[in-house]
Amino acid sequence: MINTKLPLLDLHRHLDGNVRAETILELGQKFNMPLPANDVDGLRPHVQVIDNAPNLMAFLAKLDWGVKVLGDYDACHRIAVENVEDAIVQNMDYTELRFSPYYMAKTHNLHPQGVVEAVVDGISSATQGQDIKVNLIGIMSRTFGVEKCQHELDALLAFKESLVAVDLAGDELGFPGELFIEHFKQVRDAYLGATIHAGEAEGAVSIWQAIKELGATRIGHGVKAIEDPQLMDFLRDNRIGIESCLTSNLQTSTVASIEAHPLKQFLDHGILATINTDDPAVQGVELDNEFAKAAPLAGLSESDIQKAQRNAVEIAFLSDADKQALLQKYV
Ligand SMILES: O=c1[nH]cnc2c1ncn2[C@@H]1O[C@H](CO)[C@@H](O)[C@H]1O
Ligand SMILES: [Zn+2]
Repeated sequence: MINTKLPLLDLHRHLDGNVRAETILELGQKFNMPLPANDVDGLRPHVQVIDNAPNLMAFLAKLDWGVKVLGDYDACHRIAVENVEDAIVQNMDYTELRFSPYYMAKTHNLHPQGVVEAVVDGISSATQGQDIKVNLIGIMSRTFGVEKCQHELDALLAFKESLVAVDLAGDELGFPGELFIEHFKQVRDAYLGATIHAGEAEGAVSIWQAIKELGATRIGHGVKAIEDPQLMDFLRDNRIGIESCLTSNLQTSTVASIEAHPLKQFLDHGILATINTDDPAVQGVELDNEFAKAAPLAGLSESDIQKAQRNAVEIAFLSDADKQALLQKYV
């Protein structure tokens, strides 16, 4: 269960993996796009994981309709606003929403920079006067290759003041981290944080590479760290954060069952591991489910869950003053 005496954070949450089925339907109609179904129930199996996917790429295909219907910048603005609404419903104190502007721009030939602007604007208007803090992480979608990622990064860096970090997501096996060393040099030169999807489809070697060559201080998923005892020590000793996403890892067949997930071992080892969603609408589960159902199934006790909540504050891309302010809300 969520410990309500501690702040609630979701540090790994894809804004463009959290487009409501109702919104996909409405936007599809607005932009005259032929959708696979004309009602929410019919659409759901096309935009939500019903049976676990055989692998990461099959899972990721379920995100496609959510971005295909983004016919203009207003649509991008709308899904940003709805993401904040969803986070508020979950009673989050703080969340980091991540998004890939090129992935969102691609179908309708929008300008990725215009997409970033619309998302930044949507977040800032939706958080106005609300008891939630939201920061943005820019994603380079590695699936589209090195050059597209450079263009995507250019669009993100044009709004670097509105971001806290840059991430690398998508096809980890097809586009290994070695291809993105130059990109992350630019990320560091812009004084942005780096969190990278690694050790999800690929093994522990990909986590080492993300830390040593790309400068990641946090790792998305990082499931495969469990296979490398030296890496486990390194993550602990260097305070590298792990953004665990329990249900997502089951749905991508990264783990055979929630019970087999290594999160409990990460926490026991002293690694700064945390509980997060990933792509809530696509997964059909929200943050409350991850705490109330998935975490206990993964073997976490109430005190493990508390530890995960504290770790989230610790590894958040926030200043020390902002972290203190979050904790002070509960004193
Ligand atoms: O679990 C995941 N692993 C790797 N990449 C992901 C995951 N979820 C979403 N994306 C990727 O993030 C971008 C959209 O934000 C897309 O590239 C999507 O494929
Ligand atoms: Zn992710």
